[in-house]
Amino acid sequence: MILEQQRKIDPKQDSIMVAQGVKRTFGKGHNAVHALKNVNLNIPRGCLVALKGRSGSGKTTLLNVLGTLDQPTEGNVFFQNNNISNLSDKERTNLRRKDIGLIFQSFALTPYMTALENVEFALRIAGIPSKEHLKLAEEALSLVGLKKRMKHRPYELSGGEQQRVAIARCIAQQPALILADEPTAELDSKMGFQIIQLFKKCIQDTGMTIVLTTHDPDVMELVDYLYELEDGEIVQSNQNAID
Ligand SMILES: Nc1ncnc2c1ncn2[C@@H]1O[C@H](COP(=O)(O)OP(=O)(O)OP(=O)(O)O)[C@@H](O)[C@H]1O
Repeated sequence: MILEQQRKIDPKQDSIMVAQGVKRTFGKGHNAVHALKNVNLNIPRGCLVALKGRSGSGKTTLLNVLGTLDQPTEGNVFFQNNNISNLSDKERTNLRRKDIGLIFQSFALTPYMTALENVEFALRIAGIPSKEHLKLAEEALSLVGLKKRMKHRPYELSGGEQQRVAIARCIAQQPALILADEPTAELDSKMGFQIIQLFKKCIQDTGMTIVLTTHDPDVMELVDYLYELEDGEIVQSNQNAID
């Protein structure tokens, strides 16, 4: 067991992402909510990393900050050794289009597009050459077990199937880093296990890094690193490969 807060974090070591002294406060004065109090985090490149913690501990807030959907009140986030805490809106959008993939439960699919078109559209936005769209989209949808449902629109799919389209949409682009908020929450345990295995395969094949939040002890067993958030701080980190 390694206590992350005792470790000196060097943004130059082979970490794809480093958070240093990250705070995020919502509101002011008496109504202020200190969602992140002092987060120091080191995401090793090419690993599957899980964030766990009770409801309200700050997991989604942290993913939002790491994924540049939100900015820290204080502190810095480095992605591939570049400080991304104070980028312009345009720079943040570009980063999310190409380098950091997000799988968030609230990220709705485009309702009038089929599963296949949703994935192809994301590839177009990411600037991937159009001749590759169909093949990449079909491959990604097959990988998440939706080969037979590619021509269906979101409203014709279950919550878990929609979640898998969102996962396919993200992995098809092969970003360097994927941040996923409870990607297995809508899935039964068998499908959840398959998605984690799929994430591991993507990591093995492409060297990408995946950070997810979870409440599922089975998922925690399968990841390379596990961080625990409590009341806006990382209280524990655990490297499964070593322990
Ligand atoms: N926009 C906001 N304005 C005010 N408070 C917020 C806002 N977003 C989050 N919070 C608060 O910040 C704290 C952390 O919330 P967060 O959603 O990050 O927790 P979580 O660990 O992801 O919880 P869950 O497991 O229930 O999704 C909570 O107390 C929450 O109420």
